[in-house]
Amino acid sequence: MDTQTPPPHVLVFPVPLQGHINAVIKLAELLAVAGFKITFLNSDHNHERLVKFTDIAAHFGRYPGFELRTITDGLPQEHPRSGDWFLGMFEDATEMKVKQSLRDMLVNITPPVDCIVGDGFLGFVLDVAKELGIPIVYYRTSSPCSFWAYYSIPDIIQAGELPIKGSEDMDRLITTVPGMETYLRCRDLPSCCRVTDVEDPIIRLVAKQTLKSPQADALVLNTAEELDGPILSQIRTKCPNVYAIGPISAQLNTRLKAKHGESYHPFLNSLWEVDKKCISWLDQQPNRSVIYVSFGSITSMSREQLVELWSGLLNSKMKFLFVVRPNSVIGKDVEAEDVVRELHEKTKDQGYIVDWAPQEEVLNHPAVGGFLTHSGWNSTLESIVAGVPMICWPYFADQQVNSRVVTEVWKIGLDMKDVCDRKVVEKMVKDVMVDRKEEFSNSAAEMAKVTNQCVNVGGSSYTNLDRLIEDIRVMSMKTPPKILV
Ligand SMILES: O=c1ccn([C@@H]2O[C@H](COP(=O)(O)OP(=O)(O)O[C@H]3O[C@H](CO)[C@@H](O)[C@H](O)[C@H]3O)[C@@H](O)[C@H]2O)c(=O)[nH]1
Ligand SMILES: C[C@H]1CC[C@@H]2C(C(=O)O)=CO[C@@H](O)[C@@H]21
Repeated sequence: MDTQTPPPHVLVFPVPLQGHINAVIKLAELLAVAGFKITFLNSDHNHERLVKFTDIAAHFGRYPGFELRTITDGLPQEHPRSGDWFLGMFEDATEMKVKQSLRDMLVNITPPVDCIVGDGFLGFVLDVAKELGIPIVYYRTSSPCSFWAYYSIPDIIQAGELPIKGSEDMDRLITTVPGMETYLRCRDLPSCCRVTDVEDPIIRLVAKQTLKSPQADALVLNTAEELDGPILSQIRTKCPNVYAIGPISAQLNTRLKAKHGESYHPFLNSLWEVDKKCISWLDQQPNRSVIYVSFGSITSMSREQLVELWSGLLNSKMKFLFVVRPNSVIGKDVEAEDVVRELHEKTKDQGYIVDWAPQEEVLNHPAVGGFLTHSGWNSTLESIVAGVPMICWPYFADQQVNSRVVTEVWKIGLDMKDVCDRKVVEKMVKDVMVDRKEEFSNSAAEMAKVTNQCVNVGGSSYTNLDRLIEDIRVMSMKTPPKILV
C-alpha cells in the first residue's frame, strides 16, 4: 500500500443481536488486520454487555484506529429486550430514529467514512449510504440457502405455493426456489412463511430487506464456495458481486494464528458471562462421548419442551452439556429458574448445565461427539468446522432451511424439526452418538476437511477475502470528497 495514502475508513454495523455481532465483528477484525481504519458501531445496550463480559476495549485497542462507537437500537433503555423483542426494532418509527442517528454520525465523523459494511438485514443503512454517496457492502449473516428462499418469496407466492394450507400441507415440495426443487418442503421454508396471510408484516419485512440486496455494491456471505456452490450460483443471478468468505470464525482464526502463533486466543464476543468450568467437566469425559446442547441466543421454549428435551437426553444414557440461557424458558423468571435448578440437581452425574458456554471451544473439545442445535447459521458453521454431527431442532428464521440442508443435502445429521418428544430425542441422540455414529462422524469429518481447506492460504474463502479487501480499497478511493450537509 502507498504509505502516503491513509487507510480506508470502514464503518461496520451489525443487527444488534448476538448471532449477527459474532459474524460481523469478526469481519471487522479481519479488515483491521488488513490495515483498515475501522469504526465498529454497536447498540448502546449490547456495547455495555460486551464491556461487562469481555475485554473488548483491550482486544481491539491493538489495532491502530479501531474505534468502538455506539448508537441507539431505537428502543427505550428500560425495554427488557427478551423474547422476540427485536421485531420492535423494525417498526417504522423505531427504525427512523436509528436511521437519523446513523445519518448524523456519518455526516459528522472524522475522518469521513469511505465504505460501510452493513448488516444485510438493515435496509435503512443502505438507504443512508446511497443518500450520502458512500459505497455499501452488505454482509448477510444468515445462511445462503435461507437468503435464496427469502429472495424467492414473491415467486413462491406468485406460483400459489404459499400460504401453507394447514399442518397436513407441511410436507408438500416447493418447486419455485431454483436449485432447491428436490428437497425444500413447506416445512423447511423460513419460519416467516408459516403465516396464513401472505401480506403478514413479518413475511413482507423479510422479503423487503432481502430484495434490497442487489442495490448494495457487494454482498458478503458467511460460507464457502465448496459448501454452498450451487446456491451461490443462483444468488449471483440477482447479486453478481458475491464474496463467500466463510466460515468467518475459521478464517479469522487461521489468519490470526498465522500472525500471532498457535497459542492465540480469539476474542469471545459474548453478551452473556461465559462459564469456562464446563471445559474442566469435558476434560473428564471420554473422547466423543458427550452431546452438546445449545439453542443460540434467541430461542425460547416452554417448560414442557425443556423437560422433554432433558428427559430424552437422560433416557439416552449419553453424557450431555446443556446450555440453558437465562430467560430462555417461557414463564415467570423465578419459576423457570426453579425448573432449571431442579433439572441441574437431578442431572448430576450424567450432565452439566450452564447459562452460556464457550461454544467454539466446546465443539472442538475431543469429548464432544454430537450437537443438538437450533441450526442458527453460526452454530451450524462452527459444528461443521469442528467435524461434529448435528441433531437439528430449528426455532425460527433461517433455521428451518438450514436444518434441511444439513440433513438432506450434506447428510451430517438428523432433523427433529417440529417435534419435541422425549422418545424422539432419545432415539436421535442414540443414532448420532452410537448406532449411526460411524456414518455421521465420517461425513462430518469429510465436510470439516473440505471446509477448513477453504480458509487456508490459497483456499476459496481465503482468496475471496483478499479480493474483498482489495475491492473495498478501490471503492474507497473512488469515494468523492464528502461535502455533506
Ligand atoms: O452458550 C453459547 C451459545 C451460543 N454461543 C455462540 O452464539 C452464537 C449463536 O449464533 P447462531 O448459532 O447463529 O444463533 P442465534 O444466536 O440464534 O443467531 C441469529 O443470527 C444468526 C445469524 O444471522 C441466524 O442464523 C439465526 O437464525 C439467528 O437466530 C454462536 O456463534 C455460538 O458460538 C456461545 O458462544 N455460547
Ligand atoms: C432479525 C431476525 C429476522 C431475520 C434475521 C435473519 C436473517 O435472515 O438475516 C436471521 O435471524 C434473525 O437473527 C434475524
